[in-house]
Amino acid sequence: MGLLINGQWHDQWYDTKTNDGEFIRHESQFRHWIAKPSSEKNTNNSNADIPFIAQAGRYHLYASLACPWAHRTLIMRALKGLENIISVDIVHPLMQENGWTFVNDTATTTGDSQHSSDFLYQLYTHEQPNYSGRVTVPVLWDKQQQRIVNNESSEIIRMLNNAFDGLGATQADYYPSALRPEIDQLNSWIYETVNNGVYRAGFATSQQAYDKAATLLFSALDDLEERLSTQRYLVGEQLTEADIRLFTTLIRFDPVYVSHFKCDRKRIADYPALSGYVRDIYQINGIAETVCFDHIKQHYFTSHKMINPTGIIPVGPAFDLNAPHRRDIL
Ligand SMILES: N[C@@H](CCC(=O)N[C@@H](CS)C(=O)NCC(=O)O)C(=O)O
Repeated sequence: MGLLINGQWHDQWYDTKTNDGEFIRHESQFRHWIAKPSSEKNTNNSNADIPFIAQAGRYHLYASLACPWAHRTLIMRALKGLENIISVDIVHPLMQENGWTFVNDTATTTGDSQHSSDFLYQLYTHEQPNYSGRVTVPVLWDKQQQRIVNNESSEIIRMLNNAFDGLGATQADYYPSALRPEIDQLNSWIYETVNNGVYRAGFATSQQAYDKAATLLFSALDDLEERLSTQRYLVGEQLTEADIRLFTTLIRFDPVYVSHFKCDRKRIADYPALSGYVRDIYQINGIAETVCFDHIKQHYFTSHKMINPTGIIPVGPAFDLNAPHRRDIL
């Protein structure tokens, strides 16, 4: 675990001392946007002027099967049928002194097919030789210009949702205009309390910081349980990006966050609506293939030596994500 400072790699754990033991997530720094190709010919709006234009085969996703943020992008890629349009590499689940690596020693890792790099941070220094900051997945890479487009999952999924629609993507909209205000509101609340909330609990280094995060987290889960008891998805009957973003945290909750991040007031298994909701989404075509508990458990329990110095991976829990969810009656 580390970061780049002026382009140099430093093996360094998160600094929580300056924030009374609170973990504060850094903003992602590469925020370019892929535009849909313009269909208008002979106008000033020529595609040639647009730095990142949607094209089949031009973009590449660097992801981790362990990471909930990267997992969002893999789900969106699958739901939108972009497998032949956007290529993917999967980093090794162990993230230790060199950060994410391209060690390729199992059937579920790929190495770096684009540059044969050893470490993810090499892509960051390729883009910006004096980069300072965390080196995170996911990363959306432009193979044509050999540069990073974006390393913020919430924005990558928005691009995947519609930029490639004229290029063979599946016609489905997970961020429909009419639902945007509600989706945005849910996203920011769920990000604060749940998506980032589990990390704020798990990486806290003071009791006070942990208590604050855990209280907010379980209060949000209680509210979500109530909401999802009467409706199938977060904004009603239609799966949206808000569900994808919540799902990737919930599916990691019982196997990892309960013990590793001390989020143990309740398990998702103790919430009937939330556990049915997780099974419902897991059973959507294409999603189960994006879930890899082997990477998830290996990554958390062996990468965070501060939290789990022995690196021992717990055996459980046993659960059946293919059991009936019965949420279609809602
Ligand atoms: N806001 C980013 C967060 C990405 C992120 O923090 N990814 C984690 C993996 S779960 C990471 O790569 N962490 C490495 C680090 O913080 O050094 C996003 O949503 O894409």
